[in-house]
Amino acid sequence: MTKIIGLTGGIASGKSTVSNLLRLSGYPIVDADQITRRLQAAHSKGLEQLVTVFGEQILNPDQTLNRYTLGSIVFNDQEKLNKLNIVMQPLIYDEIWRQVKHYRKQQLPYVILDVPLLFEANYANDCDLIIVVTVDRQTQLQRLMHRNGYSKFDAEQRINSQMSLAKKEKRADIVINNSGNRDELERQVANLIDQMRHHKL
Ligand SMILES: CC(C)(COP(=O)(O)OP(=O)(O)OC[C@H]1O[C@@H](n2cnc3c(N)ncnc32)[C@H](O)[C@@H]1O)[C@@H](O)C(=O)NCCC(=O)NCCS
Ligand SMILES: Nc1ncnc2c1ncn2[C@@H]1O[C@H](COP(=O)(O)OP(=O)(O)OP(=O)(O)O)[C@@H](O)[C@H]1O
Repeated sequence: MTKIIGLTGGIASGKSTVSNLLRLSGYPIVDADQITRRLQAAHSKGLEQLVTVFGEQILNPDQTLNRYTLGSIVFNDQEKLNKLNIVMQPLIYDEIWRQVKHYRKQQLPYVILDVPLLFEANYANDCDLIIVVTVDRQTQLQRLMHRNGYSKFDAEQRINSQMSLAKKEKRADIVINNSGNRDELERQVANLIDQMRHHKL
């Protein structure tokens, strides 16, 4: 039976870095951020629904989604964030489980769900094991500002709109601490992969 491993964390905590390492070792990843981007592609039904809710202000001149603008609208207004979730979550949910089904059919030992909102959007109960990638707040802030070119205000707004990492850690089976350098992260992931290879998870 295919075991479902949930991989989550906070914004810029290092989920994608961890999932890329797992992918490189051959494990199948269901990537919610990638799925979301596909569902919001230019002229898609998802994007059309978002424009109906938030207006044309969320579009770039070439009709693609302006992610920064939409983020700025929803990440300081819970009501607007709820509206975004009402449009996107059902679409994301269907595609995530379609992909899981596909991997289950192949009878692979593990499938990894890389889902930022694993707890908030109720995927946790369907996981056999949950990994949370955590990071101290200062490092998270610095990495987010650096990666996205955000001001401190933009970065804090986005971090503060999420469930706290402390709360997520409490619900984890395994915590990967990514406050250190890349080597330290890779060592923790190598240890995880070793356990998966020996079917210890
Ligand atoms: C608002 C959007 C356009 C901002 O895009 P942007 O490129 O700036 O950020 P990106 O998508 O890379 O997300 C960065 C991080 O923000 C956090 N985040 C994203 N969506 C949400 C949300 N609905 N609620 C809380 N946090 C969120 C996650 O930690 C995520 O990893 C985008 O995040 C979006 O469309 N979100 C809704 C879809 C969703 O819920 N995605 C999460 C997958 S379960
Ligand atoms: N140990 C580390 N040392 C230095 N930089 C790191 C480390 N781990 C990750 N990073 C960098 O921090 C940033 C955030 O990492 P990553 O994109 O993997 O996070 P994420 O949790 O997937 O973020 P998001 O949820 O916002 O998509 C990236 O620019 C990444 O290259």
